[in-house]
Amino acid sequence: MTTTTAKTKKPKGKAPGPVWDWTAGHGPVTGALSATSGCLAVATTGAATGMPPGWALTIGTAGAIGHTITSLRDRLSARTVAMRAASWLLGAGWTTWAITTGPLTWAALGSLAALGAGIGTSARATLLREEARELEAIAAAERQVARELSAERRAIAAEWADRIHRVCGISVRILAIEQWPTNTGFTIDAELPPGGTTYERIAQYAPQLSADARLPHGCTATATAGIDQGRVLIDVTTVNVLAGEITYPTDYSPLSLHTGIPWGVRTDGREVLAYLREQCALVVGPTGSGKTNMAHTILAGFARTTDVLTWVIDLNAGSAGLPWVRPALDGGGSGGTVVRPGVDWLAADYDEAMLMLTAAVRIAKHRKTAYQDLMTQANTDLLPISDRIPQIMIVIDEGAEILASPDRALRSLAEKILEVIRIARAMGIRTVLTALGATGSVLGNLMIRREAKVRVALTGGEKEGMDLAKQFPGSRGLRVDQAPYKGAGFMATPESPAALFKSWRILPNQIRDIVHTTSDRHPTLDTLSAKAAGADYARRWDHGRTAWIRDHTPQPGTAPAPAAGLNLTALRTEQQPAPEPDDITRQFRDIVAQLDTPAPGRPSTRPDNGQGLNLSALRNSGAEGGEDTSARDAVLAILLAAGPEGTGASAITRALPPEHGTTRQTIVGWLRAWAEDGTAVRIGTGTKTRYVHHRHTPGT
Ligand SMILES: Nc1ncnc2c1ncn2[C@@H]1O[C@H](COP(=O)(O)OP(=O)(O)OP(=O)(O)O)[C@@H](O)[C@H]1O
Repeated sequence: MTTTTAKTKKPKGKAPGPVWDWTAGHGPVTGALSATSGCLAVATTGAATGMPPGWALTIGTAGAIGHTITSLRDRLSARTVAMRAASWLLGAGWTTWAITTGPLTWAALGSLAALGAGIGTSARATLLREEARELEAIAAAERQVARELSAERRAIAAEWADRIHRVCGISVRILAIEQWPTNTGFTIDAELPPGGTTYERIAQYAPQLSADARLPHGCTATATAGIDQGRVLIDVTTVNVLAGEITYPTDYSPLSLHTGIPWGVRTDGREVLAYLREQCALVVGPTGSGKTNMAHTILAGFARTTDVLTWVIDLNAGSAGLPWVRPALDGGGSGGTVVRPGVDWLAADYDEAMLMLTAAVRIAKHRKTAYQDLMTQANTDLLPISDRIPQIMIVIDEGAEILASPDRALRSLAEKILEVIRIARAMGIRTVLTALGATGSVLGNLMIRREAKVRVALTGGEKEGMDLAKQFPGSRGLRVDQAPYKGAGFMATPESPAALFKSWRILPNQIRDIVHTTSDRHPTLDTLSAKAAGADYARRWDHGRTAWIRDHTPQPGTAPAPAAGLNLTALRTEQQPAPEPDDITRQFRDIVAQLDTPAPGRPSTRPDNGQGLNLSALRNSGAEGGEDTSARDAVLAILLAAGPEGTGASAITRALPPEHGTTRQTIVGWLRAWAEDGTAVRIGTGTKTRYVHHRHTPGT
């Protein structure tokens, strides 16, 4: 029995003081105390009641035998076993003697005290020895594992030094072998022989080395530069992770353009990061290779960032961007919050794409002059990208085919794309082009070759038109048949040489989750850029320009389309009818109202003239139905009637006649628009937000 001081909070109603732990074992002191007090108690009772002295000896002998058995079972040392048995026998001997001669004499008590001290001291010594023995046993086991491991490593080192000599004719000295934590291969760190041998000499023999090592299909031995030019690192994959499906990680934590955006995994399980502050990207993949899926994982990465605005051009009916817009249309998030689309602008046809690219050129040119002071202060010639001045990433699905098109209209679009690539690097506008093939018209273009060094080739088993040497110049030993799986291929960035990689699989429900999770994280376009982009940008979600999205929304009663990645509405419960076109129009306006509203705590970056959202302009444009106009007039009337005190969205919703059927969200959108165009003044924040009609504001 030992005592411990309870450190945890005292339970109510319990007395203070030490807590007795009745289950604790004996230490040397308490063990000796327990033994001697037990002997004294038995001897005193035995002497008083005339107990036969032989009984104590019998009990002591039984105790010694029992303790010996349990100690042996616990694999304790012989010394501990002997000490415990001797304690029992000595205690029993003293008790027998004390019953015969009387326990309460100075001789008996003195000898018992001496016995207790002896037991305590030897118990402590054996305990320490037992602990040391246990530690030594653990260390010996660890040494054994290490010996086996290093024996395995030595065997690998010897085997590969021999193989490199046989296959490449180079004698290397292997310095270390690192087994990957994923157990899918290992890395060899080797010293190249003197005389100017470079790592490329080994890299060019990658297929031969893989064959000689009898690696499974899809596994490679890739040589890359080591810590200095006299060293080489050889990554040897022994398990093919490319064949299976790896789903997009469910960790949607915020990312930044500056810290890299993960696009997939290497064969050793490490994520490959794309650094796109200055680079453009090119993703090549024939049909069915997983290119659309990869485009979605790229959009997922951008959606997670706090400093990127994503613009998407997909002339194939906008399908690449639709799943990122639809969750915003399908309804609000939890608590009725407005969900912002996962992309900031979606162009599905030539005209919209032209507006987008022209706006991008205007922004790039304006940023160059408007941010001169900022760049001087920061002592940089690259615009400092942040959540206040976001980078614009223009993702152009099958953009390389636009560049190669002989069509006159597409040629003018291609010129704009090339102009953006050419002039906007420093000003924070970059592109991600996808392509069906790495054709000469794409890689033959110097601009693309120079600016788009983040490159992906999804092979999907297709060999035709896959010229890896052109797409990854300088990389040797890359063969299409190393990655004949969907979503698998090669990826290279300036930071990470071309090597096998697998893109994550992402499905519509995950896209929807990401849109919801990242809704309040997206930056807003900085005031100066928004001014330069003008009305084309501010009205990007206008009814007329987004009507095509409604066409993709199933009407009530129609069967949902097959799960082609676009039918996110089908994810809602069946009883819930699909929104009527008017509802969609309204919802979109609400989204737009929120889109250009900075997140709480972030200073406004909106243009002073409210170009980012000019819903009141719609009133005169005739773009809306009469019902909406009358509802808005009614809301305006309520606002006017509220006088200098003003009123809030909830109060207006309650006051508005129900026949208008206008939601609170719609009213919030109108109020925000009026606050921006000067019709009303916003007072307070959060739940205390009120709006006062401008006629009731001071000085009017
Ligand atoms: N990363 C991946 N992991 C596993 N399977 C994948 C992956 N990406 C795509 N696939 C599979 O490949 C199929 C085709 O993918 P996807 O539609 O993205 O190809 P694509 O190259 O865009 O083809 P298309 O141009 O014909 O649309 C998917 O339905 C899926 O089964």
